[in-house]
Amino acid sequence: MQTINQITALRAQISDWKKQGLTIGFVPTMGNLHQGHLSLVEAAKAQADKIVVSIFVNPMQFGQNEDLDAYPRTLTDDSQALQALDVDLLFTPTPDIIYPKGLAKQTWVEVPELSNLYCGDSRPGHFQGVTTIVNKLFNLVQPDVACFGEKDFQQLALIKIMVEDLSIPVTVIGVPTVREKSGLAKSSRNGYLSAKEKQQAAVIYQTLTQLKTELEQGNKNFEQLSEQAQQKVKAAGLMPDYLRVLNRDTLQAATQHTRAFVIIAAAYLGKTRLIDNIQVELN
Ligand SMILES: Nc1ncnc2c1ncn2[C@@H]1O[C@H](COP(=O)(O)OP(=O)(O)OP(=O)(O)O)[C@@H](O)[C@H]1O
Ligand SMILES: CC(C)(CO)[C@@H](O)C(=O)[O-]
Ligand code: BAL
Repeated sequence: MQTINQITALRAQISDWKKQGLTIGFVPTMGNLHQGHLSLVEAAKAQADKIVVSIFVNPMQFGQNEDLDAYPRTLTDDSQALQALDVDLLFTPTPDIIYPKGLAKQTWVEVPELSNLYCGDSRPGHFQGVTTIVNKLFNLVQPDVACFGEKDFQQLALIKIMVEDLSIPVTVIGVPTVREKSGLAKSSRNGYLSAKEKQQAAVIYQTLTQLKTELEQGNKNFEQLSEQAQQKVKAAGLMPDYLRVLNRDTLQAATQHTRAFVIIAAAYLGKTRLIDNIQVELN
């Protein structure tokens, strides 16, 4: 596996592969890799000849009071895990390589409406940071296929819209969420939690699972279901941020006619913000 942190060297390798007619699969990450990330790499390997993974803790997608400095950076372990999976290229740029003029002078990409809902409402500017960096990384890596986790369901939806609207020649693949035995979605931010808190945090997925059963049984009182679910999350000692029953394909509020749902949730456990979601399809 080559590790590259300069744009010129990255472009040279990509161009070489393109000349040979090889396809490129890409997995963008912020590092501190866990089984969820590795499942994205496996999905990419099934689709492309050469695999590129990026590790970049993107300052543009963090709010001023968020955990940019505390975010776990574990490059040595990450590199070993990727090597074991036969990844071809690890791209590890620094912020000054990506944003040489600083963030203030950066051009940005935005998917307007959906960027400011749900997670975007709680984290102003976050999704502008995500779509901008993903666009830039796509321009650098020029992947045929790129894999993203369904855990970040709104992010995945935004990237699909951006790719379609801007005619970016990449196929975006969503990969199912990898979970702990308790049901807790694997996430780098779980590292901020004690063992006891991880057990507590499993309430998010338990609640989503119960809500899924209610929808499958025909309960369409979405507001009430959402309120009850947030009370359960609260009773377990978390502070719910939002819990919404949405149309899976539009990410707008579900209606009485919706057949395919996604229930998305975010909650704080202490200072740690956790997100999860579950899909429900009615026959
Ligand atoms: N449990 C998971 N299962 C599948 N994919 C995941 C999982 N967790 C993260 N991913 C995906 O990995 C990619 C990189 O995500 P990122 O590096 O932010 O990891 P993370 O664990 O989600 O971190 P964070 O704690 O910041 O949310 C994203 O496409 C994300 O959706
Ligand atoms: C897609 C991403 C790597 C962009 O920084 C990030 O938002 C993430 O890790 O999900
Ligand atoms: N996995 C989403 C990246 C973030 O929370 O900034």
